[in-house]
Amino acid sequence: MAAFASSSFLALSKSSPSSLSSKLGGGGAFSVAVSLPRRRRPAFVVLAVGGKPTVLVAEKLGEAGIDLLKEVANVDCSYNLSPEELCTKISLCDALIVRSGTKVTRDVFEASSGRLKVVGRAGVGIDNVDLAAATEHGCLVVNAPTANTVAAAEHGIALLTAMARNVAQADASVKAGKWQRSKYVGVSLVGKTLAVMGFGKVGSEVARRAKGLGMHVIAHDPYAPADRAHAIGVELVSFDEAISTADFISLHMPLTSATSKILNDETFAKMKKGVRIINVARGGVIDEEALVKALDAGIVAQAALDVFTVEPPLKDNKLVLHEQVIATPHLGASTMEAQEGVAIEIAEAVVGALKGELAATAVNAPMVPSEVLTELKPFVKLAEKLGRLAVQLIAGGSGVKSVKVTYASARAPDDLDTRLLRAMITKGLIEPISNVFVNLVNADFTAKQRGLRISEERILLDGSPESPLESIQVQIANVESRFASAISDSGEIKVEGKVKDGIPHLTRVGTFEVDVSLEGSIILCRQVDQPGMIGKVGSILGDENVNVSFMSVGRTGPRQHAVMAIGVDEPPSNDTLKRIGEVPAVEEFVFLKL
Ligand SMILES: NC(=O)c1ccc[n+]([C@@H]2O[C@H](COP(=O)([O-])OP(=O)(O)OC[C@H]3O[C@@H](n4cnc5c(N)ncnc54)[C@H](O)[C@@H]3O)[C@@H](O)[C@H]2O)c1
Ligand SMILES: O=C(O)[C@H](O)COP(=O)(O)O
Repeated sequence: MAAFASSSFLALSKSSPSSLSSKLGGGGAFSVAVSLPRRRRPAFVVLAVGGKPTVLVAEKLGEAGIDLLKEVANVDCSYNLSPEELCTKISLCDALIVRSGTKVTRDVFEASSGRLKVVGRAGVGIDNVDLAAATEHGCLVVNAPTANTVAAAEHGIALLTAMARNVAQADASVKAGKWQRSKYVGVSLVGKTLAVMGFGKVGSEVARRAKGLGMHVIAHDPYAPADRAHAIGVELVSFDEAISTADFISLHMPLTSATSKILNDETFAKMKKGVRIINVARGGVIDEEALVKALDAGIVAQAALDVFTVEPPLKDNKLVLHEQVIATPHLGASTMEAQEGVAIEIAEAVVGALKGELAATAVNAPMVPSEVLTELKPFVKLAEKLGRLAVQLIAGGSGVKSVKVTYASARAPDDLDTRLLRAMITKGLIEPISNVFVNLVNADFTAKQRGLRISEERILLDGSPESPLESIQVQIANVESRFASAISDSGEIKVEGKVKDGIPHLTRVGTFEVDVSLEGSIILCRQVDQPGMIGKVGSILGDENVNVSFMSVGRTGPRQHAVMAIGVDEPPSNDTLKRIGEVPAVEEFVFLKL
């Protein structure tokens, strides 16, 4: 009599303490088992099942972007939501689009209960989005990094020139009926040194324009290539050299833990007396109290600020009220042209993500170029299915901690990006035994959180590297199997697959070579090799009208042990599986859902 490892695999995990649901060390989250076929979710991101997805646009977005969104989604434009209102609405939304004025906090992701799949930031800075929480919830974050670059650079130059010539103060004075020509004598820009702090998209455009004004431009950016700076006649220098030699300092770095309050008491003390500061980056890169002190002490002669630590700033904000400060309400990206461009850029990114495409502007997921994706597509399927098979082969015992994936390929290692494949194996390993939705965004995080270590190895094959991969092998160490024949000579559960004519196939189980296409579900059956076995099992399945899609037998030798792999289109009933187990030559079998 065969060891009966039935189709109740998924249901089993619901009640048994030694069940698979407790195997990945994830505790509570894993205890929710699924006994019915799960709704298959796309590998990358999203489309709402059964109808259009809903996109919440929480801040003003250009019409062109709204029109693009409306082609594929229900669009809810609700501005000025309180944090509570946002949390209430979000549970009904598949995507959210914001600018810098909305804080997308962990509470928002939690309130979405897994429905929110894309956050689109209509602009560059993503410091208002809790990226860690987004990643943990498998939510893709995309931004629109290019469309407002010129607008921000032009605003930086506008502030620079307006500050140097007291335009704002003089305007207010004239409007107040005064005519104070000697009070508003300015400073010239030509020949002065401008330090651009952050030589990225905006910083380099500011530098280019400042050169046109006759300024000597230096820049500090630890990550910018020197040749890009040289190409526009800018010298990259150290932080201290930049701030101590500049007449004007213009800030263009992102707000991160490393740049937070990067201008502070200590750094102001190193500056040239009478320096002028421009900030169109983020308020948080300046310690605002320290700037007030530096202005009062005359170290900083003037400041021009578009951004503030708290926006809008409080009415009694000393910087805003300071006579030597000019301020704008975060207008850097606010030109008609930039807003139109940003709206289109973010709408396209969100629509693409909702269709399950990998976004070129993803902030919290690895970029996989579309040509690589097309090539890897069948292997992505194979990877997920091998993960699903491998985890279903585990019997009770200690938790899964260690999975080894081996890729055999004629491609040089640098030419084979396995992040996507690893993510899909992780998805296959975790989803069948939990209620966690795993995608490219959260796969590594989810594996880590569950103490699941996935190591990767490559075997370099001779021959033509036309196909990216020859085979993928998944091995799970230190576990027992409910199908003993799945254990390799070295003691791990081992499954291996290939892609044949674009279709994933299972080609090895343990030490047995098989060949069954990975579609529908699979019965693995070990028996004593003898005539008539295929017919017997086939006719039991036929009795229940279960269609066999594929069948193959691998054996140790004639009349010895054989493993039969049977692909079935419909899941057989428990009775049918029981009848297969009762065939005298059958030693063990499992039914595996793909
Ligand atoms: N005021 C606005 O409306 C407005 C509009 C657009 C952009 N921004 C802000 O401007 C900033 C720059 O935007 P971008 O599009 O040029 O981004 P970017 O990513 O192209 O450039 C940022 C640059 O900062 C550099 N950097 C990172 N850490 C640094 C550090 N410690 N010191 C110096 N440089 C560092 C990076 O290497 C990068 O080159 C961002 O903060 C963005 O949010 C504001
Ligand atoms: O980071 C950005 O893109 C700018 O700060 C613009 O922000 P906004 O979209 O709120 O104008």
